[in-house]
Amino acid sequence: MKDIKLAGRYYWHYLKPYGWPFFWSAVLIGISTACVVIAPTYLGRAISELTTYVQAWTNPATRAGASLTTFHHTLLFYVLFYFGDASSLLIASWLLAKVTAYSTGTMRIGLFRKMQRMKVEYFDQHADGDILARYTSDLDNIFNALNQALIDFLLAIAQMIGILIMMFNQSTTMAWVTMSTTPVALLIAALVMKKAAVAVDQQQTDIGALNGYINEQVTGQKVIITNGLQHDSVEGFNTYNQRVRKTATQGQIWSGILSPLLSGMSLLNTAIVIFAGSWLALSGSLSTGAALAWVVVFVNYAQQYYQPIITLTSLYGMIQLAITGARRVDEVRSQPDEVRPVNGQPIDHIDRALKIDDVRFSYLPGKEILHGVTIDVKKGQMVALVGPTGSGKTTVMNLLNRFYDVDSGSITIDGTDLREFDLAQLRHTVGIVLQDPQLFTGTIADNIRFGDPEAGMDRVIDAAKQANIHDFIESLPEGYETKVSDEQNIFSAGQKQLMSIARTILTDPRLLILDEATSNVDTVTEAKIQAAMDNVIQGRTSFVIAHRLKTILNADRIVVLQHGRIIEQGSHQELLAQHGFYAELYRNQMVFE
Ligand SMILES: Nc1ncnc2c1ncn2[C@@H]1O[C@H](COP(=O)(O)OP(=O)(O)OP(=O)(O)O)[C@@H](O)[C@H]1O
Repeated sequence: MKDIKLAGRYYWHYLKPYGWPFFWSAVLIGISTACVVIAPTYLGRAISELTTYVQAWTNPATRAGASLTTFHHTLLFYVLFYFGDASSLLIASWLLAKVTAYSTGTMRIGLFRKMQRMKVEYFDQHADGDILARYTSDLDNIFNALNQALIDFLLAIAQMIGILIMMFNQSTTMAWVTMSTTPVALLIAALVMKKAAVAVDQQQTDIGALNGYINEQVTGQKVIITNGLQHDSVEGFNTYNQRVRKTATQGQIWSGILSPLLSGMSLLNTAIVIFAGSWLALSGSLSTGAALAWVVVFVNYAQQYYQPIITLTSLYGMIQLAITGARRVDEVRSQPDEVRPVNGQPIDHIDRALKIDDVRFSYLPGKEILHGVTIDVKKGQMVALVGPTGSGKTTVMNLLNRFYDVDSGSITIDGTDLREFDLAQLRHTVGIVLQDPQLFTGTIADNIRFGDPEAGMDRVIDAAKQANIHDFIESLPEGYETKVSDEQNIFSAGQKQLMSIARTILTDPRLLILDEATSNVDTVTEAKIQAAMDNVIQGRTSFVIAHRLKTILNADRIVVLQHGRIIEQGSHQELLAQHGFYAELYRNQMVFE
């Protein structure tokens, strides 16, 4: 029920701008329904007229006066009503198709825009495949339901109202007889639909999990091949796939079983109407023609009466998917946006210092990761963060860029809390070279000027030169215009890393964060990256996370983190002299290098 309410609010939000097309569709659906429910009365009249004609014609005394004109007119009206039904339905369908196309278009762009405003936390806590499914299969389910089910749904409701009016108008007794099997039908529908709802919901969750698995396996394909785990990968896929197959089958069985069950109920209902109608008509004072017409009309109504119920229940699977889809999409839509200060203070440089003061932070409530970290960095200094895996190095970086905000303590630049700065300007002031560089579809030049699309070629080339990647780019047949795309993975990890350094250099950030930028590359590339990093660090305040200590020997300060606490800090020489954790780590690394 909560889901239905939520879906109602969701669809209302997106469909309410289309009030007029809806109004006209409703009018046309009303006309179409009126035509459908009135038409049987004309069929009844035609039969009555025909019977009167046959009776008059078979009697020699009245044969001369027998005429088929009224019968023909009645039949003509009957046909016109069905024409009215078809044409108004056609225009309503066209209007609703437009509403569907526009409203789902708005949903897609709304969801995409939302992604750009959301906290990084959401992406950290959800599998990529699951997020992707909300943009693909969930939105597709919503589109399909709006496209196919909306008109049928509205039509079924209108038909039901129309038929009830017509039946009660014709004969209250026969109307009740026609409706007599309804409670049983509704009970069957409710039981089956409850089962189907559970199965459909489970099916969506299982599809999300399958997508997550596929995404993980595609991204990690090389690791799988290297470890010879292809067989296990397929086994794992099979498990997820089997689950989807099982729940999809259950969902389809439960959703599909309803229509035949209700069709059976409809036949039973028709038989009851014929029996009761004939008995009532023949035991009354009606003429044979009128009695026959009455039965024919109600047999027609009995079939029409069940049609909306069958339609609504056959749409149930689709509607259920759309309700689940709306819930899942709305979950993303209602995520809190990043907190941006109103009238944030401008920032484009660092005058004096950056101070991390007694910072405590937890990703999840009750599980503190940083326990009172304090680091003071003067303008232009380079600070290196080292420490065992999971000690909190990346977490410190996440706070500097406001991917997350501190629980307590503060991070300030020249005495102003990061949370008070204009967020866009802050992000522009802080440049990050991530561990796993990401290139986007476009040319190499586009990728380098990613942070400043207006930058001219001279700035692009200058940044590439500083990043030691210019010569490589020039050696490519298409140089800076070489296409980069997901399908065309033609660059090495080191080349990607250098391009991403060039991208950072181009935006000229005042505070630089380099996250393990030298992992996974050969020694020649490592030297190039090191030189590029030295270039980019020049004149900038910088934080460097490096597992290879020889890349940070020149750091002004090395901060050693362990379990979210600073255990040592100082220059390389000072730390060696302390003979502590760092000195041990350094000695161990020197043995291997
Ligand atoms: N998004 C997250 N949600 C919950 N916990 C997280 C999240 N990211 C990191 N952690 C936890 O925070 C702790 C510190 O992680 P962090 O990535 O900062 O370590 P690190 O020192 O950078 O490690 P590494 O050298 O392996 O990159 C770890 O225990 C990790 O499990």
